[in-house]
Amino acid sequence: MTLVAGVDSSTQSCKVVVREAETGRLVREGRAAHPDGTEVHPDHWWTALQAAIEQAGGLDDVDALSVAGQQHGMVCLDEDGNVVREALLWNDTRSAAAAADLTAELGAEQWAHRIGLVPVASFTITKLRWLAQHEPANAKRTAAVCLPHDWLTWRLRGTGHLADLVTDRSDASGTGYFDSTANVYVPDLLERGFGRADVLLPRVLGPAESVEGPLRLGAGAGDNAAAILGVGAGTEVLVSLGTSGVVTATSEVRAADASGIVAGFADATGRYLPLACTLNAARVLDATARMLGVDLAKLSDLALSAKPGAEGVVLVPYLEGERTPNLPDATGALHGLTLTNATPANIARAAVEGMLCGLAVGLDALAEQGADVTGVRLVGGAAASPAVREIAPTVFGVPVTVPAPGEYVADGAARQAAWTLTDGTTPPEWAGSESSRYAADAVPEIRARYGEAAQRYLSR
Ligand SMILES: Nc1ncnc2c1ncn2[C@@H]1O[C@H](COP(=O)(O)OP(=O)(O)O)[C@@H](O)[C@H]1O
Ligand SMILES: O=C(CO)[C@@H](O)[C@H](O)COP(=O)(O)O
Repeated sequence: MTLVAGVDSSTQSCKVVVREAETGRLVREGRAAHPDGTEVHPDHWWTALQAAIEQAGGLDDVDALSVAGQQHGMVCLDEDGNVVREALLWNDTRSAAAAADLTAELGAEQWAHRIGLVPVASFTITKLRWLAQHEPANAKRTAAVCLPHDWLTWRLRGTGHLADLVTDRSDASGTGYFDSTANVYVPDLLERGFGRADVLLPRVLGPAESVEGPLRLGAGAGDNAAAILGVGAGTEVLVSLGTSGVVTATSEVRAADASGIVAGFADATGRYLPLACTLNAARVLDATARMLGVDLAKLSDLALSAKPGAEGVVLVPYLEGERTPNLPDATGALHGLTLTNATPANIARAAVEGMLCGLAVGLDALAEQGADVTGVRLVGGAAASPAVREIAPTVFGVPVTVPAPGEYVADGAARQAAWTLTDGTTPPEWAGSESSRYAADAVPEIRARYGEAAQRYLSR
């Protein structure tokens, strides 16, 4: 029996799955937590990876491994391979002014046309501009720039040579200096962002390419590209409710949305991954549960005990600022409270509805880009919530399918690792998991009231 491993080094934790290469059967798994915060030393990811591997029974009998990870995080290395400073993560908004400047310099149309992205604080290029402006000594020491999944693959490889850094097209496409139609870095954009283009960037491997280390290492992927591979969604729309809220689907064409709502990323198979992302998803529910003094199961019960629309209570959930819409300094707000509707049940329901309404905007934008939004698949930590599953169709207006609980990002990485062991042009076919289907009539008033409340914020 040949075994492969997949890693999901995500915002909140590291998960490892070990699967049978031919069938995809789950053999064992492990996980470990990451520290909180939007600026994290990569050593913490390494420690968590080691703990998760150990919990998953080690890698001695594993033939190939791929790492998927949170996208966009800026990892700077000096010429000896030392980390220059803590990595700035995708949800760190300090580079918002740099993003606005970069967008103004070229114009949103030009950015969308050239690389499919309009800069927001999440993207690596804006973090590099911030570093050059605010920490020039660190910028000067930087000899190589890579992403979280690249760095972990490099550490696993263990040579310590910067020239051995590798990445994949899906994660490179989220940097802001990679053209996923020509599959090349764009030095003039890197220079525009960082003030210099003489930093080493990871070599971009093809979807089934690998490098040798203590075991065969696949190219890896951004977590969203890996999730699509893991869940086997094909062109069906995927909604992921982790730390980030994501709406995405595989496409044959790269998106070029000058409004910036849909980012024109690449996928992990040679195609494209139009994607809308919010900064506020599962942790909106975590925060609401804390505020109400209940656990997540009780929060779900409370939400389901309230009527659709929460009797007029609306949560605009910009608790971490927001990326879609681009409001990095925003905060959250509860609207519509009265003496009669101010109940824990309505607040719980407003939290679920508000989080989902933020993503419904992304669904509309993806439909405008040509995606077939006749149903969605729901994954990520908050997809475990019964309230989320049942309320989602009322907000999205389409049926929702929830695959059995699992680590789909790590599974996608494992499937890529299995692919590196074949000479196939497509990843190996693995049996899909059982799914539950949730259907309900759309309740348009939920989105209408949310739209009014969000608009009140925007017009302030
Ligand atoms: N039953 C549940 N109801 C609501 N949220 C949940 C539930 N189980 C887990 N979560 C949330 O999911 C999040 C973790 O999801 P995950 O997809 O692993 O995130 P990430 O990939 O960003 O690290 C946490 O915020 C956690 O509280
Ligand atoms: O920034 C994006 C996508 O553009 C996020 O989706 C990150 O990739 C983090 O993912 P999670 O840790 O929330 O899964």
